[in-house]
Amino acid sequence: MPRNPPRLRPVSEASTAGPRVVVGAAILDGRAVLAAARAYPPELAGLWEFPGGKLEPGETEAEALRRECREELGVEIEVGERVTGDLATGGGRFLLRVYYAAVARGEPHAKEHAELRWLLPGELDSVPWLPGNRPAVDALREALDA
Ligand SMILES: Nc1nc2c([nH]c(=O)n2[C@H]2C[C@H](O)[C@@H](COP(=O)(O)OP(=O)(O)OP(=O)(O)O)O2)c(=O)[nH]1
Repeated sequence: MPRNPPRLRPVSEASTAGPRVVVGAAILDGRAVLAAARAYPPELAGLWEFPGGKLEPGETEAEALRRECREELGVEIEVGERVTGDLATGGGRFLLRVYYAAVARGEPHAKEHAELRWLLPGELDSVPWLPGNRPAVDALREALDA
């Protein structure tokens, strides 16, 4: 052991951590997908997304999705396959991972969103999605139209 081991310097989170993983649930009921309008922050309010949020430390992606859907919608969900690969969003701050899901118990209510809507494949473009969601929305439409 050196007598004066180099001290580990605190480094700011921004310089070490890569983009944070955000998970989104594309909840299907038949061919309809549940879309949710954000209520906050002001710059995202009125834009539509998949229910979900940031992964917490130690949580799996499925656990995060189940927790977020409990908090945001008041439902228990089952999580399926990924809809698309990683999507960069939030100006590179986030990696969005969207999973197919289904309600296992309960009825979705907008506990934190401004509004919820079930959209059929042909209605997916009827709402303004968060810009980073575009590839996932396109992939969903293709899969549901097939
Ligand atoms: N939940 C969700 N967030 C998305 C989607 N698309 C997208 O670009 N985002 C962005 C918006 C936010 O900047 C970020 C996720 O933040 P969030 O506010 O939903 O996360 P959270 O529930 O953990 O929120 P908080 O506790 O940090 O407030 O990812 C999406 O489809 N669903």
